[in-house]
Amino acid sequence: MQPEYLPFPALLCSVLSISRQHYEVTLDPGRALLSWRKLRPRSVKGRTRAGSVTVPLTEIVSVEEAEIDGKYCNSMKWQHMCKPHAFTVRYIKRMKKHRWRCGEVTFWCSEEQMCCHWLQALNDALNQQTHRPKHLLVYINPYGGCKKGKQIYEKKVAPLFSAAGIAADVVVTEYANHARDNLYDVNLEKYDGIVCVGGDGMFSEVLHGLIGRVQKDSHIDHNNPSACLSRCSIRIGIVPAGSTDCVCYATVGINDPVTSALHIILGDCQPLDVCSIHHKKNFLKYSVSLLGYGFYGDVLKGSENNRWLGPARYDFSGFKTFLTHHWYEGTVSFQPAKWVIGSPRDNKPCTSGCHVCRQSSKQLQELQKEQNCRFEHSEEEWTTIKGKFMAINAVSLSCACPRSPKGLSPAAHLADGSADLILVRKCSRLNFLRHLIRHTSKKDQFEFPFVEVYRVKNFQFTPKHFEEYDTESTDIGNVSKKNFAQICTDHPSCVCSHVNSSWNCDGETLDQTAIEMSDKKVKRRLLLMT
Ligand SMILES: Nc1ncnc2c1ncn2[C@@H]1O[C@H](COP(=O)(O)OP(=O)(O)OP(=O)(O)O)[C@@H](O)[C@H]1O
Ligand SMILES: CCCCCCCCCCCCC/C=C/[C@@H](O)[C@H](CO)NC(=O)CCCCC
Ligand SMILES: [Ca+2]
Repeated sequence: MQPEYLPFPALLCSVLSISRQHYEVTLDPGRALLSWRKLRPRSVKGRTRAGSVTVPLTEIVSVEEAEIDGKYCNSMKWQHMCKPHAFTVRYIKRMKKHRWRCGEVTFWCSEEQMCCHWLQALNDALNQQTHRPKHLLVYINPYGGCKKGKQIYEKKVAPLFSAAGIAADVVVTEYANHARDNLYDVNLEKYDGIVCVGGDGMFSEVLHGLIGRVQKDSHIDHNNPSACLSRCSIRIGIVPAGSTDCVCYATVGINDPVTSALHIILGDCQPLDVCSIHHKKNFLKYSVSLLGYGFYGDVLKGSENNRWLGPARYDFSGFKTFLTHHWYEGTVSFQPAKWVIGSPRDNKPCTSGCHVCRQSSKQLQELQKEQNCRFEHSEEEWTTIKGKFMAINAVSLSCACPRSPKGLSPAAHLADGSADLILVRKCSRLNFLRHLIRHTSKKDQFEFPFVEVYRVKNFQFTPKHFEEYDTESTDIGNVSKKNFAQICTDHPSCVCSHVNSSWNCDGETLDQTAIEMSDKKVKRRLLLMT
């Protein structure tokens, strides 16, 4: 029976078989849908229409001619035909809690010509998905998380990439910063995207390599805090294989390698805020998730020498840090992000295609055009807060992760050009514990008198000790800042409880404590938040 079709883009409708059952299969290019529904035998009257499956063409992973094995042919009584014809479609199956799986269905055709027609029509539809990557550069960190990066990639991701016709050049890193350094030499034009198989630290490495390379190529000095960084067009994909994986979790909604691989195959994309951190005009680091001083800085510091514990190192260190209950004195000053239309407590989490991000970015661009790059050091009001803090956290995204499904700042936006600054002032152990536990429940973790949160464009922090002994302003010469911190610790007579914490920047410790952070650019990435 000839397929019934109308002038191209043809609506294609045929009766095909799926494991011995007849189905009416329809390809509707106009609505960009592929659907199939079981045909009930005539005799069964009045039954409700059998379940039918509908897949958007944008969610078809691959289409290929099906291999036909001998035994199947015999069992299918195809003898009266020269050769059966079938094609297999792989597509996205959405499961619970943002998890995706790759569904697969094989359609059997009665004639070869019909099979070729379907293959042609479906491949034409796939070829129109022009934003899908074809050639990827993959960095695998065999060392992060549970040290299963390689197995995760080989068993769960590579088969999907090859099914989708994606060529991947794989680099298994041999030392820390191998991926970052490699990105300065590699020929980026060859690739549609870079994939990092690892945790947040691995993503941070690739991010630094890519941004550093692009600024070097465009002769921009990232030491200049107000430099407008040039945009990176290439996208970064994450296959989660780390301990926190908060960048992946906060964008995709889950830290599952197959889900992330499928998002990468579809070419989904999510812009992302990146903050730069400087110390007196010297560039230190970029940050996309958490820049934390105090509690999270100490948790990270305490976890570094327990890497053999894998992800549990953070829980062990978190418990120890909680018991020590240190607080730190210093001065925080910041400029509010005036262009944003959201606020950290509006309970409007960032979602795919987020309206708040889009609107805020538009208003940010208008503001920047108005003030044409004076924007960076516009002297509009700085708010200054001196005090004793348990934690100072600046987050560019929610920092949702398996430990805290809603994150440090649940309503932080991925691409609104701002960061949420959370100040947790000195409080009792019990109150601090209540605040922490709120991160794992639905209750509002900001609902405490000792917690303040602001949506900022930038901020600065100076620990108490550096205010008094700042080498520039005193005649003590070149004694390094660290020594004064040391002097303080060595002399028990000193009143401050503990000198300084360290900054946790996306899971790596910064060696400076007095810093300036500013929200820089919106970067493109290969992953979509669901
Ligand atoms: N081959 C390697 N050997 C040693 N260290 C490496 C290697 N490759 C990468 N690294 C470093 O390991 C650090 C940790 O990796 P990663 O962040 O992926 O895992 P993690 O810290 O367990 O996860 P998370 O950051 O999500 O908590 C990164 O800072 C990275 O620079
Ligand atoms: C008694 C119950 C208390 C429950 C407390 C739950 C609070 C969890 C908040 C989790 C915040 C994660 C912020 C993510 C930061 C990442 O860039 C960084 C690198 O991956 N991870 C850590 O620093 C690891 C940080 C780990 C902190 C525990
Ligand atoms: Ca942000």
